[in-house]
Amino acid sequence: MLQLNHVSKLFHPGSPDEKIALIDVNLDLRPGDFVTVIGSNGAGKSTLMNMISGVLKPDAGEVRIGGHEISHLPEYRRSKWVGRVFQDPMAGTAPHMTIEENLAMAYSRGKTRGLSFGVTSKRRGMFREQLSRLGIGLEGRLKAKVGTLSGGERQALSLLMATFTEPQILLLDEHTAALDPARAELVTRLTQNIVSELKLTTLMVTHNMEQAIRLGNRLIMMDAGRIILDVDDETKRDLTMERLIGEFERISGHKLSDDRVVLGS
Ligand SMILES: Nc1ncnc2c1ncn2[C@@H]1O[C@H](COP(=O)(O)OP(=O)(O)OP(=O)(O)O)[C@@H](O)[C@H]1O
Repeated sequence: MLQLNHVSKLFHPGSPDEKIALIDVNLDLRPGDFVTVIGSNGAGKSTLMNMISGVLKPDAGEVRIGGHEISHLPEYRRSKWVGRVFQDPMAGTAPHMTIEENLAMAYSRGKTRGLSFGVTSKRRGMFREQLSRLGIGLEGRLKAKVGTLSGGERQALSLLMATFTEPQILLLDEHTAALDPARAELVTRLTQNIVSELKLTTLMVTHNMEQAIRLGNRLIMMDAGRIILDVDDETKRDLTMERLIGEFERISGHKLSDDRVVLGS
């Protein structure tokens, strides 16, 4: 479904500021894989997400979705295949537009025939139905400006907007990190429901170790631009935080340095 073959990325090559972000990264996601991604600071997690969404292009290697080489396609041309939710609740939605206008915009994403952001009554019914699946009452607030929603509500809406056109790949970029624990748990639960219902192939970066172990069917750990550990479903079921941190230290040869790491929920 998603393949990264020998992907490398250097920032400011040849200068004193040279930074290795990814080195010869290989990753093969099967359809329906829900992979959690953890790692130390500067390990390359965001670069990996940016490489898949098209914000960045690899210096070497290729990115494939559904068998197609897309390494050099710009972000907007990948948007019909790739849905993404960011950490910042402000990032995924337009605050001055209403909930239904935001949904109409997301619905038109990647469609070639003009910018049909209009909200017809048929679409409004569909939006209401989709929103009601979130179970937080947004279906009664279609005309509310998104800027008036709480952070948790906005992330739930962002999640819906990123997924209701059923992208081939869903990227979750620490999407619960800016929320208080109760809202984070709500958005996590919605994520699990949507991902399993739509069988979305998902890559989720998190600094929350407990969440990384609990969610999904596969876990990868990154350090210094490489994937250093790839844990399958069966092994993950018996994993503990202590063992995960121990494995990280054993393979990388240093302590896990992550100033945002959260050990528990
Ligand atoms: N635009 C950029 N210009 C220069 N260097 C960059 C840029 N983006 C990332 N880097 C560097 O590339 C490396 C990987 O960064 P990246 O943001 O992918 O790591 P990360 O795993 O997401 O880190 P964190 O968990 O701290 O957010 C780091 O050394 C970082 O400083």
